[in-house]
Amino acid sequence: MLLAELARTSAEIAATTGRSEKTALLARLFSHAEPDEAPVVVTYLAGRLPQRRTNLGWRALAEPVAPAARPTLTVSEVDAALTAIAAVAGRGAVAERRRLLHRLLGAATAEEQDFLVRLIGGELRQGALDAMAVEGLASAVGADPREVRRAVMLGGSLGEVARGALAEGPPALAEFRLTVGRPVLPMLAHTAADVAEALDALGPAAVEEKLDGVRAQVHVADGRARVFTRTLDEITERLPEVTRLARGLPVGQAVLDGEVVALDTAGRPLPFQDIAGRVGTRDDVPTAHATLPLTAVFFDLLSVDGRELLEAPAAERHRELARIVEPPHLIRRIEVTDPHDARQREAAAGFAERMVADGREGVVVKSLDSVYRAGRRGRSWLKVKPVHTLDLVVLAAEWGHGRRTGLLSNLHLGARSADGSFVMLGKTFKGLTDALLRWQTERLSRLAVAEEPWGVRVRPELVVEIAFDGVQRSTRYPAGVTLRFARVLRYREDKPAVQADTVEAVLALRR
Ligand SMILES: Nc1ncnc2c1ncn2[C@@H]1O[C@H](COP(=O)(O)OP(=O)(O)OP(=O)(O)O)[C@@H](O)[C@H]1O
Repeated sequence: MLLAELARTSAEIAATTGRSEKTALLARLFSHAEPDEAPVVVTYLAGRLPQRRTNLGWRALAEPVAPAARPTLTVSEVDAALTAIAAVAGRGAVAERRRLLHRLLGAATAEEQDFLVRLIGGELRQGALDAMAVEGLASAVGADPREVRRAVMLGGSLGEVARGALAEGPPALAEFRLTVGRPVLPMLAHTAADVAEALDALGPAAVEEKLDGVRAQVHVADGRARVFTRTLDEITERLPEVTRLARGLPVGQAVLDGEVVALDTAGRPLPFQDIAGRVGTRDDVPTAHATLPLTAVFFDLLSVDGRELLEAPAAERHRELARIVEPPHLIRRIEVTDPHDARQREAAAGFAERMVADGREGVVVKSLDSVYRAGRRGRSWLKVKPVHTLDLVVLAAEWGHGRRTGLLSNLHLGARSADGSFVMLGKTFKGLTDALLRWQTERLSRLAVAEEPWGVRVRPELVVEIAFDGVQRSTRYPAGVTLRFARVLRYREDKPAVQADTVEAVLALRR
């Protein structure tokens, strides 16, 4: 497929408001794509790059290059060029990347250049496109959208599902099953104010300790174990203790869901900061305890010895899990079989309090009869935490003063809005350790898209977890609110910007 067709369709989608028109445009695009191009087409449509990072700075992107007169570039050629650029390293890398970029841009028409610069610069992100892309693909191959959705959930990516469906038609969709060794997106949770509210919403439920570690999906088969993060990155090599534990489980094959944590000798979880460096998926977040032993605590079981459990009720999945995993590797929980029973409610609230007093982040309340919704933020898991936090995206950073001269310090924080853009909510330089300041300076410099007298504007990619005391009205910021006493807790390298908290979520916290 020519890049020109993709660029044009992308612009048409952005200019159209109707959902069915957008879906029709996507269907047309898919029907023209070669199966092997589909993963790249899907990624570009969402405004992302398969290479994730090209290390091209805004300077190189801003330089004018003479355009080609006619479109000849194919999507595959662009992908190969960006792979080559991302692989450049060592001395003279900046100049070499620039040379390769200019060669690519020189082969593009003016319209394609505009698309490429915005794609590489991270300005093309379009929110909420995934659901429409699923429908567009379904219509292009003549399949039921629900079948496509199920395949994406189990196959892990729309791109791979599109490749299969375009090559072989709808029968390819049925081949996406939960397979050991192929991770699925984890189920996510909503928030409830307290345990009572969660029980009222869910009915019969389990109240589980909420550990503050790193989500891990562990696949075991034939005496081997592999570990994946919530973004499906493989981190097996980093966690020999977890793979040893998983290999020792009394099963031939299993897929387990849990949290990787560090426990002290009394079995209490250590703070997240202590383990981040061991499991950080991309750049390592600085940590003082890089050699801390880690372990996994499991809370769900997705399949065991060839039996898929995704559709089984939570209570049954837990029963099966408890058969193969023992404390301290089994999540601590209590069940509330009758949420109207005052004694049970009290026991649940008491359990949550004890867990927090004992160093847990809070609890997760889970409906006992819910299925496992891979990749969904289901209403059947509700997290209850005593401290409010938001995951926001860094939009810009200001140069520090005094001791912080030369370091990027004050962060401009944005929440996600429905159209995929980010709305600034305020700034903070609180809570940043020296190590984090150095780390963020390095990282944000690489994400810079524009230099300002006061600092840099960056590609909205880095997610940071912010604690705050409340949401208050403010005429200074576009959403009309700002955060009181915002402070940085940690960077969330495991969380992509599309999963950051939304403006609506922030507005809902306003009193
Ligand atoms: N018992 C548990 N059940 C489910 N998740 C748990 C449990 N204990 C800890 N977790 C962790 O809590 C996470 C969900 O709550 P958290 O507030 O950390 O959300 P988040 O990671 O900021 O955002 P998201 O809601 O997108 O996951 C899970 O992804 C998992 O890593």
